[in-house]
Amino acid sequence: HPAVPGPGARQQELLRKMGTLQEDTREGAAANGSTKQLPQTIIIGVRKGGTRALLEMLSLHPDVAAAENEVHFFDWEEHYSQGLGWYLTQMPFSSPNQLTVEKTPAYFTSPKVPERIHSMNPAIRLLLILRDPSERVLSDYTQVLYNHLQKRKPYPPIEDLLVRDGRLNMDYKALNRSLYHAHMLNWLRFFPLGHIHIVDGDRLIRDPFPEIQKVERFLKLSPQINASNFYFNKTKGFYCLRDSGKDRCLHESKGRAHPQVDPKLLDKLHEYFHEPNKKFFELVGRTFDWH
Ligand SMILES: Nc1ncnc2c1ncn2[C@@H]1O[C@H](COP(=O)(O)OS(=O)(=O)O)[C@@H](OP(=O)(O)O)[C@H]1O
Repeated sequence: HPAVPGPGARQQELLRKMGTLQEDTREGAAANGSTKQLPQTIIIGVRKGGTRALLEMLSLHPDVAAAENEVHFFDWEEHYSQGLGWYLTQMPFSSPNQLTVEKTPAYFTSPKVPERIHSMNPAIRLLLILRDPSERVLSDYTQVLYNHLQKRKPYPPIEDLLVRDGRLNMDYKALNRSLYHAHMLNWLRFFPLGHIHIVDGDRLIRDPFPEIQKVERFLKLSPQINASNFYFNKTKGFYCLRDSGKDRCLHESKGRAHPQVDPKLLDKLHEYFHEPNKKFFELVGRTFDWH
């Protein structure tokens, strides 16, 4: 018998604690003997940081089982109120040696989430992928613009959202989501810095392999992902994945062109993030190559 209870035992204890353990625990078991596990790591954001790319790239590892969809367990009341038993049902089937991971980019900027994840598992390892805050705003805008276009609804040009009375419009939500230091403070109240690995999203775009290697090390996974798993696709303008001979790029909604913004407004944006970025670098003891 192992001296330390394995992940299965810990999971059952947790579910019992939450009063959500199903009568029949075999419910989550597949015919091949694999089961579902609560995630041992979560990609918490940031929205438009490259969370899908990170999840897909990490899934190249044979010891990683990833939830396909964004689960929104800790940030949506209608999900959270259903308890960890429900959360477990959203996880992929996995074998005991695999790490389960889910990504929900909204977690990073939702103030209630850190405490909730902590109460599930205070030892959990978190992944946070960040990108130049100004670029993230443009990407965020582009996402919402496309959502509107799809529904044939109008959406204002980015200048109209960014500027009000000749100044940056602080009420524009996309700006707030790029204030990384403010959100990071919420997480550091519950988790030590060492349990949150920050992936450089700009580097992940330019050269994904080294960033993924760092994630492998952080998660104590054996080094199994190779440089040959990535190739640059000129048509897409991004790296794509090569897995046992099969090539695959991310969905067309990933890697969109961003709007052309007046250079003066762009300068304003860079200036706006200058101080918050400095605070963030101090908070995490590391700098990033942001404007
Ligand atoms: N390899 C590869 N292929 C395509 N896209 C890539 C890749 N690596 C990172 N990215 C960047 O990921 C950005 C989308 O981020 P997310 O997946 O976190 O967006 S979301 O919050 O889930 O909507 C997406 O943002 P946009 O460029 O604005 O589309 C990409 O820049």
